[in-house]
Amino acid sequence: MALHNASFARRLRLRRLFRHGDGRLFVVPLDHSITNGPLGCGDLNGLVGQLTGTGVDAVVLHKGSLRHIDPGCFTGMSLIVHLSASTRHAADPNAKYLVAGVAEALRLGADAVSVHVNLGSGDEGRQITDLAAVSEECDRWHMPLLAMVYARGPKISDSRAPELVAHAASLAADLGADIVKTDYAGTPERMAEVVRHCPIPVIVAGGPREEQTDAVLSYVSDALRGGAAGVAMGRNVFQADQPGPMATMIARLLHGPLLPSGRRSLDDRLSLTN
Ligand SMILES: O=C(CO)COP(=O)(O)O
Ligand SMILES: N[C@@H](CC=O)C(=O)O
Repeated sequence: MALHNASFARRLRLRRLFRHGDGRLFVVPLDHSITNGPLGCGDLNGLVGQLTGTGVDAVVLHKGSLRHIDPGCFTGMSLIVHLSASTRHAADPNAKYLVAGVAEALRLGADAVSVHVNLGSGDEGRQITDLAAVSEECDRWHMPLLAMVYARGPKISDSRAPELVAHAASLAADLGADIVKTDYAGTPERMAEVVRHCPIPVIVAGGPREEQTDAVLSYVSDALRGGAAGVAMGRNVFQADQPGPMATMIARLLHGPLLPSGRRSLDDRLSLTN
């Protein structure tokens, strides 16, 4: 991943995110608690604690959640503070707005921030403007930016259509995001088309919970075969019967098996050059 002109601090934070050195990123987003309500997994600190040591690279959380989590969970994982919100009860649930800022996230110990944009939504203009403004703040504070961009709105019939996924990815890159999270384009071939045209790493969202573990793992494998740099698996991790083992299995697909030495078998994967 070429990091033209990125400061030392931004490159350092990005290296922490891509800590396995294989150019891959496994994120567990837990920002659903504003969108949909309680995660349903009881103690949040216990959930995040289950993810440590599994190979998860970063967790996405809202600012207030951090008051209830042991900072020690983030010595081996990165913290991404989510700046956007909306709830499913809103007149327009796709109307995302900012509820936190970059300087605030920095004070909270964030290694990166994330902003959510729904392309095609009724007020996409404000969301795109918000992303651009946060991107400028990230430049000012040397903070990596994960843009969560999905095609969601009254005229969007298939959010996974490759041309829409590609559009979401290019919008994120054009506004200065370091990483984009978007929908999986449906097949590895279609995903490869999206990745081919995007200059920044593309990670895909996990989607609703799959009952069968094999279905989750084949989804991740397909996304990786399509060239995705990684995944942001929320519900399929925190709604799993055992979130820790589920995360471990997913991490194994991304980063390879954990060797007795504590390192991973980096086979033919690209190492992060910057
Ligand atoms: O990144 C995501 C939410 O911010 C995706 O979450 P899911 O994996 O639950 O779709
Ligand atoms: N950022 C996601 C999280 C929940 O699914 C969204 O709001 O859609």
